[in-house]
Amino acid sequence: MTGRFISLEGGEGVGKSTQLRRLAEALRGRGLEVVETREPGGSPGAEAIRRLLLEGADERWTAEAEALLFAAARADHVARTIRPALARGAWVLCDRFLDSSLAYQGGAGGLGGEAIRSLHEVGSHGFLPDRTLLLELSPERAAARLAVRDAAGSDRIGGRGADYHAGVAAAFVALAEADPARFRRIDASGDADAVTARLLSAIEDLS
Ligand SMILES: Nc1ncnc2c1ncn2[C@@H]1O[C@H](COP(=O)(O)OP(=O)(O)OP(=O)(O)O)[C@@H](O)[C@H]1O
Ligand SMILES: Cc1cn([C@H]2C[C@H](O)[C@@H](COP(=O)(O)O)O2)c(=O)[nH]c1=O
Repeated sequence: MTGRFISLEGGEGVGKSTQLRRLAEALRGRGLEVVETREPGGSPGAEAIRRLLLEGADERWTAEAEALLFAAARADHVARTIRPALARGAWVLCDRFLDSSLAYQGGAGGLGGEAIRSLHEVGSHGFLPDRTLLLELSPERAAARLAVRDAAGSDRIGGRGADYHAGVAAAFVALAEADPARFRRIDASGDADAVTARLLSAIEDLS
């Protein structure tokens, strides 16, 4: 039996990590083996690449080098963590996946979707989630949440300007509209219980 692969996507501070933990707990309560993972990262090699990507000055990498590093990290993560877990029947919940590269590097970063999908084809043979949950929250509400969490500052990519992050949000919406079979758009406002209930209902058909 193969498991299910679910990605959580969205801009900074919309609640992905919080909801991933809650979703995992709910699914474990149903007797499923659940693997919680994230990108960039999720395998020892990909976690090392995460540090290269998220630490240092914004201009540390060219746009092209940045996209290649994300694709390399993803290739290792898919081969060493995600595929083996799915093969033994686990459900894999991933905090960000390919759609983040499409929205950040392809959309806001200007490289375009075709280039990002080509890198994903080479690195991960085009592997895609069974379901992608796009958490949507107004920039004002996300900023209010981040002001509490990131008082000490944000990472190399999170710290980019409002125009860049508006471009990311617009690209996510376009991706979801282009692939309604895989995506579900989730209202991420309100208390955490309410958001978890929306997420559970958006994966009900996968059980
Ligand atoms: N429903 C909610 N209501 C209020 N605060 C929330 C809610 N969900 C999460 N938070 C808080 O908002 C902050 C951001 O949440 P979280 O870290 O889960 O977001 P994220 O989407 O994973 O962010 P990033 O992409 O920047 O890592 C955290 O401090 C978290 O505790
Ligand atoms: C996978 C992926 C991530 N990013 C960006 C998005 C965030 O700014 C950081 C990751 O930080 P988080 O707190 O773990 O969400 O990296 C990206 O630009 N492209 C990607 O493919």
